[in-house]
Amino acid sequence: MAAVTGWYAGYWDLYRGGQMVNHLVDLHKEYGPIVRCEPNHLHFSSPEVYSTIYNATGKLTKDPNLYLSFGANDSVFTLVDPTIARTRREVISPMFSRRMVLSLQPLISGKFRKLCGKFSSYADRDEAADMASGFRSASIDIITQYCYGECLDSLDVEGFKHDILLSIKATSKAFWVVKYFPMDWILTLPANLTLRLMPELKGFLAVRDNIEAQVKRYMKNPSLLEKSSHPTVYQRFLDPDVKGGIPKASALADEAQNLFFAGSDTVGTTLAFGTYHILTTPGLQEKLFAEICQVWPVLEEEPTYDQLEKSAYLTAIIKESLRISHGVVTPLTRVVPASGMTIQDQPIPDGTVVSMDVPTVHLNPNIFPSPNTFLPTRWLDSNAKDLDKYLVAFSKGSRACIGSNLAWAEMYIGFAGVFRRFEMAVWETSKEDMEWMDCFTPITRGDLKVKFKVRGE
Ligand code: HEM
Repeated sequence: MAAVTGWYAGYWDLYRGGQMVNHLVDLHKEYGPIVRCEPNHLHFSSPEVYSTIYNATGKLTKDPNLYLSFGANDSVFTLVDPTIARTRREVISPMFSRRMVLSLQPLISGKFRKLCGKFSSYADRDEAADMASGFRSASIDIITQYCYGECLDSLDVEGFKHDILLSIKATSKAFWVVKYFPMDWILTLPANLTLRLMPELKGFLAVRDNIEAQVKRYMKNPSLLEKSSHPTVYQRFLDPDVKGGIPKASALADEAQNLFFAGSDTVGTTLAFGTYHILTTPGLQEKLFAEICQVWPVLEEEPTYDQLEKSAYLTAIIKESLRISHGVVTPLTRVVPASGMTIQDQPIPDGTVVSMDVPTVHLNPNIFPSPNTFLPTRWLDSNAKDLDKYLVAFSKGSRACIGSNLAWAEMYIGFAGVFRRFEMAVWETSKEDMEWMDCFTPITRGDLKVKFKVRGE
């Protein structure tokens, strides 16, 4: 059936709520390591294939059917043409180098300290906080301050419920709708009709309006950008000597929109899944606290990011959190080039769409035994080095995540800050609440609620 019509996958995604990626597991069990999941789309399940599809040669291009559905086609993330994408990527990638991220430590630590201050007040009131929204607020405040020089200050909003964060969540939940009815097409409808058909897009339209107004302001008056203490994304793109020429206003808005989404949800989700597993696996919280105290013995003397990186156990916790939360769960579709290619000894004709999804690799029991168990020590075993190539949360190759250095820094500083300061317990959150749906990133069915007790020295 899947070979005949794309609506087979549509049924699992639209009607069953982002479940095609999970259904693929059953299809592979029945039909083997190569499955035709849509008429022109082959999905692979052998982890060795991952680096054939996602690699530095950039021969396979991003699939327009997926990437043009986000309604922001002119950005590093969505550009399908590899040459144009590379030029655009080169403009902003220096902003996300390790050196740049090291210099960002005060900004990152400051936002996570502020988040911990908010958690302290929850502790005082003996109330549970929505932990994932708290982490997302810290991440979006970091990305907006750093990339645009204008912090969203979402940490100041009661309950971590900033309108824009709520919009991002609502829009993500509409992901499978925009996958089948691309956003560009939806946006050609009159706004009131769009909102009547899909009220969850209200927030998205508000985010977009907000960003377009910001871009207009900066393009009209670039001197406004000089206020920032570091070069922002806009400064890099509006530099008269920028490679590839200054992008159009709509392209700047597309870049901003995608960085908003890419830079907040992903980090917040990984920290939240990790926290849930640490708190629900006996002994892990105390072990992590003891390990963090080794590099951070005196509470008032926060360690630097590179000191935190020396904690092998904290590193293992982060890797395991990335493994169990996957980063992005949708199969990232790529198009086979004109020359065709061979994958798993099978000749694949040009124009065929091919993909793998991250959970297929991260939950492979031959690579990660007991794959559904949160087991940070697997990253400390003698063969752990061999596992690194199977940690693909940031994808691989020329279109891998541009923000991974920033994400690692946020995860070290975020986990260390929270687990050093608080003893925590999951509150009224079931295993079912933590089940995820494919919304490009994994969005849980319920919220992760946590209660806090402030630790003494
Ligand atoms: C734990 C955190 C993160 C995870 C797991 C993650 C994961 C990923 C993955 C899997 C991709 C490839 C997507 C694809 O091929 O379609 C990607 C691309 C991208 N990410 Fe991230 N990401 C994270 C954080 C960030 C941050 C903080 C930023 C902000 C700067 C960012 C910006 C981007 C951009 C711009 C791309 C597009 C790159 C391209 O297509 O050339 N990500 N990310």
